[in-house]
Order: sequence, then structure tokens, then C-alpha cells
Amino acid sequence: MVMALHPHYLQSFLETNFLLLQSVGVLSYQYRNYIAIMAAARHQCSYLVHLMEAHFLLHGGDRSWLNGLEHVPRKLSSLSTLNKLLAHRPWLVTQKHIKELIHGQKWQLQELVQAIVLLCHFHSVAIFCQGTGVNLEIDHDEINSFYCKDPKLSSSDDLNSLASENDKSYLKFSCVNTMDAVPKSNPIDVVETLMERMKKFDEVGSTEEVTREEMNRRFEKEKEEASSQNFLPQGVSTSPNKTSYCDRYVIDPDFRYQDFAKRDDRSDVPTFRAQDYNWEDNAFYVVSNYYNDVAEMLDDKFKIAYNLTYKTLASKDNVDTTSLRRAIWKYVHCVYGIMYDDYNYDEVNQLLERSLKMFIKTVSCFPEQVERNVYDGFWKQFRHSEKVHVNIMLQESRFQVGLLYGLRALTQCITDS
Ligand SMILES: CC(C)C[C@H](N)C(=O)O
Repeated sequence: MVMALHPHYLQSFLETNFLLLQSVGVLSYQYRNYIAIMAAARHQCSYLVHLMEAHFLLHGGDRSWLNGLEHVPRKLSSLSTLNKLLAHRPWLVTQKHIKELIHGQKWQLQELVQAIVLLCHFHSVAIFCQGTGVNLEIDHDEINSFYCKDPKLSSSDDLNSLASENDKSYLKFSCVNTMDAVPKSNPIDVVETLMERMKKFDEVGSTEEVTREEMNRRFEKEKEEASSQNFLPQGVSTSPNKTSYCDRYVIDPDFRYQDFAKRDDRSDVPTFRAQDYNWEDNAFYVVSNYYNDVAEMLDDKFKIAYNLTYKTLASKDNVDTTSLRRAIWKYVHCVYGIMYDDYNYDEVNQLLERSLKMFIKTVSCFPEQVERNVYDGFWKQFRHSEKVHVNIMLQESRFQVGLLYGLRALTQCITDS
């Protein structure tokens, strides 16, 4: 229902999800569902974990596996390290991890590509759920999300009537319904300022001559800022999580994201340069070779998410938001250390206000810690559908990050052997 605020994207998402879980592929349905559980558990997304547990049982999965990793075949639990790294510190994935799986537990390349895609897909879906506050309250049959639970919105009766309509209700649940009204504007018009900056940036940005060193410096500046101590909203911390039900599906539950710019392993891992390995020219072909139909599907979904626009900005119409949306997408790659040589990171600096950057950082790096205050803390003048739109971009951009690191390691493993 939450994603249905953007029906065009929802359709592509559902088709991909179906393909990954119930259609083409060499892994059994039980394996696929269990991999999904393992991935969602890394981000403590109990909504998704329980949903996928139900799927697992529906597909004839062995109930004892739901007691945790010790109860599943070694082959499956051997994915745990890859799961942990891809979820939190994907830059640490190397060909060594891939080789261990191939030689130790006899994973075939085709199976591994499918497993990597599934892990990254479910990490990113968990990010969306946590970022929009989709959660499960067992004794509640209402929809639960930040969007649907906004105390400022109209009575929950409206919501229930939408929820209980026929199967196609999501298509009518467009971003212009009454619950998606534009909040009253502020005395200081943040939206006007943003529009001016976008305009100015579009004019100056395209003609500005910048040296390679200066471009690198701007990337480093953004990366460093994102890792400064006070760059997380109040209440969000980098210390270990509380123990949770999900722990049974993961190893080393305290393992988390570590600021890329400050990480212990800094000297060993150079900046990931997108010109050397990117989705369009590299990862896409790995997926096409080993997991055929899925590559096109993922590519379409990335494009839909990247290009999605209604040409609106809060209460304004007919606005070209390309630069703003591009900055959001690139910022996620930036906090994960992926640099685009031809991108001017000053755009990020100019267009993403601090609270939005903090939201992006929290959702894409510490999704399990997103609380209502983090969601409410940015873009107060914008519609809920625009905040959900941001979450779709975070989900897809983060998905790409995982695929890039995971499939680059796999590619190195193939070329080296
Ligand atoms: C994320 C939002 C700023 C997107 C904007 N409402 C658009 O339609 O392009």
C-alpha cells in the first residue's frame, strides 16, 4: 500500500519480486525464501522476516529451519558471511569470499549470482520498509507505516476503506489522494530556496570548468562530512543493537556499517571508481550471463526508479527535479565509497539539506534505527508521497551498491581462475 503511492514503480517492483522468488532460477523455492529471510534479518526487519517465513512454509519449507541457522544445510548457512558484508560493509567483499563458497560448499556460479541478487534485493526491500516505517503489529489489521499513521492526517476510516477495496485498489491509491495533501508552508520558504538553487545549479553546473583534483576533492568532502560524529539524528547510534528475534538468522549480529571514510581497513580498500565497474557496462552483463531474464528486469526497475518524476516539488508544479533526484541517488553511492568521476559533487552539497542527508545516511546505513522522528525530521513542507519517493530511490540506489560490490568480486574471481 505504501509503495502503491507510485504505481508505475510498484508494478515493476512486483514483477521483479515475482521473478526472483517464483519464476526462473536454479535455486529451489525454499532456498530463495530462506535467503530472503537471512537478508531481511540483517536489518532486523521483522515485518519482512515474518512475511518470508510464511512464504517459506507455503512452499513446503522445513519448519525446523525457522529455528535458526544451525538447523539449515551447511550450503545455505555458508552464505552468512557474504550476507553480513553485503548488508553492512560491502566494500569488504572480495574474490576470496566467492572462492570459499565455490570450493567449500560447491556453490555453482549460476547459483551464486542468484544468491547475490536475492540478498541485495532483500537488503534493499528491508531498507524501504524501515525507511517508511512499515512494520508488523500482530494484533492490528490496519496498515502500519509512518505515512498511514500520521496523526495530522484524516481519520483512519479513510484508510480502512482504501485498504479493503478490491485487488486493484493500489492503482487508485495515487499520490494525489486527500491524505497526501501538501503541508502548510513555512514562513521561510525552503522550497523556493531549493528551486532557486536547482535553477542556479543547472545554469552554472553545466558550464563550470572543474579540474579532476577539484572533482575528487568535492567527493572526499561529502564522504568525510557524512562520516562525522554528529551526522546521525538524535537517538541513532553506531553501537550494537539490542538482541532480537532476527538474530537466529544471522552470524555476528553486532556487525554494522562503519563509516567508509573512517574505517579500520581504510588503507586496503581504494575508492570504488564507477568508471572501472558499473551497472550498465559490467554488472548487468554478469547477471545476463548467469541469470538471464532478471538482468533486463532489474535494469528496467533501476531506470524507472531513477527517472520517476511528477514534475512537482511540494506545492509547486512543472518543476524539473532531475538534479535533485540525481543528487539523492549519487549520495547513497557516496556514503558507500563509490565515486563517479564525471559527477560534480557540489550538486549534492547545494541541493541536499542537512536533515535530508541525515535521513539518507540513516536509512541506507542503519535502517533498523529509523524512528518516526527521523522520518519527520526532513522535508517538512513536502508530501508523504515525496518522502516515499525518496525511499524508493534509496532502496534502488542501495540495491545497486550491493550488486556492484558483490558482482565485482565474483567477476574478479572468474577472470583470475
Ligand atoms: C522526490 C521528489 C522531490 C520528487 C518530485 N516530487 C518529482 O516529482 O520529481
